[in-house]
Amino acid sequence: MATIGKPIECKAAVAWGPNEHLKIETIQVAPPEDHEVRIKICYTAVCHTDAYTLSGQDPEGLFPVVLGHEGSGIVESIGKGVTDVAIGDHVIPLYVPQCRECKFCKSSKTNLCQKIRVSQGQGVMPNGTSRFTCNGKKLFHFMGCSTFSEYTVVADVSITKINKEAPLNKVCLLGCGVPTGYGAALNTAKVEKGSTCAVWGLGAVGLAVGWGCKAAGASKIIGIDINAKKFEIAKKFGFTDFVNPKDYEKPIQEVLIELTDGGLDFTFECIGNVATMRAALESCHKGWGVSTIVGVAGAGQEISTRPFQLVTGRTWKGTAFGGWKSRDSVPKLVDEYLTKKLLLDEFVSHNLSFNEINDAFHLMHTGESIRSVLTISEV
Ligand SMILES: NC(=O)c1ccc[n+]([C@@H]2O[C@H](COP(=O)([O-])OP(=O)(O)OC[C@H]3O[C@@H](n4cnc5c(N)ncnc54)[C@H](O)[C@@H]3O)[C@@H](O)[C@H]2O)c1
Ligand SMILES: N[C@@H](CCC(=O)N[C@@H](CSCO)C(=O)NCC(=O)O)C(=O)O
Ligand SMILES: [Zn+2]
Ligand SMILES: [Zn+2]
Repeated sequence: MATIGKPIECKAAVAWGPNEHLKIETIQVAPPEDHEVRIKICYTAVCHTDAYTLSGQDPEGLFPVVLGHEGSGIVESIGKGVTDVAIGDHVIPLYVPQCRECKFCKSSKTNLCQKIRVSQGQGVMPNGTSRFTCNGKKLFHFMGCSTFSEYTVVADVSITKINKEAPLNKVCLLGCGVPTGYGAALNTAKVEKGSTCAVWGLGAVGLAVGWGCKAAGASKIIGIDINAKKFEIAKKFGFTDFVNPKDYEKPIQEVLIELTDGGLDFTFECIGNVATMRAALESCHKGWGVSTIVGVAGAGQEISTRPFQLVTGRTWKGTAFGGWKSRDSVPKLVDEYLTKKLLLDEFVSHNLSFNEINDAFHLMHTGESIRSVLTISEV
């Protein structure tokens, strides 16, 4: 291929500063170095975490940056030492890598590979440099993925090859929101058959939690949102009951404890709001209720509750990427989608062009979208 070993000039949506609209720019993407892979991105969705970092609330947020971490694409070229993917493979970039060598990868207790976590948080490749420039200025990478670009470069531990039969405009969602919610229920909380569950926030992440609770055989799955338009949509994902906190004067935990004879077996916070994190914990049943934090809270925010809540048997947990060991699990989730065990199409509320990327952020902020999928390059 003519581009191998050479920089590629292409379009990317650049975030020049916090709260600024993304700007479609011509950028240069350097060739992959050792243990790196250059990908032609075909589709990307927008996750709330992209908006969170763009808002300036992310303590690790750096600018100028190429955001995006829910994408799919095709390998354009590989650096020395790359063995697991080849040119032409269909792939999903992974913001939680899996090196299979570090202490975290070797433990069955976590999916949080730490091999490249420091450089990833610094917005650079593992060797400390960026592959992106725009008019001679360095751009930062984001979450090891940077999918808001026609081409990106990722570490070889941050990518997985998937079945070529899978539609890339749907399986891009397996880069973040859907596995996160589905795994929060199945891997982190380990929802039990017949249990009662409640989910705060019915965006893609919360809806995927509902699907995971249903898969685990929960008997009641309550969806909680201040946007009542989400309730009808949520029925498709297994939710059985709905509560809008705006309809009540008293604290929502009191409402839920009354509705569920003492509280829920499992609760999930999928908003990123420390007040709802507290409500979710305090809505758990005394003695055994488990609350899982999925939402990402802004810089400086802290959670609180009376320690008595934990003394009396409630457990507070958290999850990143739903606890999935990424390279092992994402190809299996693709197969679950292809065999119709896992929903993906139902999460796609809008299909937009790359030029409409700022509209995708607007649709998320106004609560009109579940996931907007942007076409970056035709397959
Ligand atoms: N832990 C992880 O690995 C992980 C992965 C993906 C996303 N996230 C985080 O999960 C959260 C959800 O992401 P998303 O993409 O689904 O977001 P989203 O914006 O699509 O959905 C959020 C939902 O929360 C609702 N909401 C907002 N404030 C509320 C309140 N006070 N009470 C009840 N409902 C409220 C909104 O109406 C909306 O339906 C974000 O914080 C995101 O950063 C975490
Ligand atoms: N950078 C932030 C934290 C952001 C955060 O918590 N990210 C989640 C994924 S959100 C995906 O949409 C995550 O995986 N965290 C684990 C990790 O980043 O290692 C901060 O500094 O507070
Ligand atoms: Zn995300
Ligand atoms: Zn590792």
